[in-house]
Amino acid sequence: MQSLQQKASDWSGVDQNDAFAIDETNLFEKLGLQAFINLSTNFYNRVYEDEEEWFRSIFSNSTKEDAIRNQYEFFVQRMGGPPLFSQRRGHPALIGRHRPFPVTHKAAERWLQHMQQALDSVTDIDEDSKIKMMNFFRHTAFFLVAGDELKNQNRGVACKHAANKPAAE
Ligand code: HEM
Repeated sequence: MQSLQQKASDWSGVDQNDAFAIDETNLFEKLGLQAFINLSTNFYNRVYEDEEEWFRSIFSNSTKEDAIRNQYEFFVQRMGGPPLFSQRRGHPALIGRHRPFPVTHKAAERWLQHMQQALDSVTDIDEDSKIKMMNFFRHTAFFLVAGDELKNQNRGVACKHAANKPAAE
């Protein structure tokens, strides 16, 4: 069976080595905290103003301010900075944290479209870092899609107590 990482590479078109090229340089030291805050603010401004209601509504249980902070603290931590995310929220466990949300192929593409536009419009991230970040985001987005499909498969497996129950519902 294909691993989640393999599925992520296949579906995203991003090789694992390219996805983790973010670890070759310390992007936090290179870019500084404000660049991450600007990126996440720009990204979530787009998400919360998305004309596509189906996508916007995925985020409706969080305030924009919380979502921005959660995201940039994770990015800072993952890209060489202090462990801001784990200090406040615990282990990232991204698949588990996305469990309540429909992380479909379509949702991943929309998420990535907003992130690409956010990266295109921030001025304090150099081109090389943008490419590295986008490869990591793309691979991770489809890693989450693979995790989401696993969740849906598990839901389909009836537990033994359901065996004698009528199918109609
Ligand atoms: C693939 C499409 C994606 C969808 C639909 C999605 C959806 C969401 C939603 C609805 C939240 C809750 C907002 C909040 O309260 O923080 C969230 C949180 C988060 N997402 Fe995603 N996400 C996606 C991709 C990603 C990717 C690619 C990453 C990392 C590269 C990521 C990292 C995070 C993090 C760190 C949080 C905060 C979790 C927490 O603090 O509990 N997400 N996401």
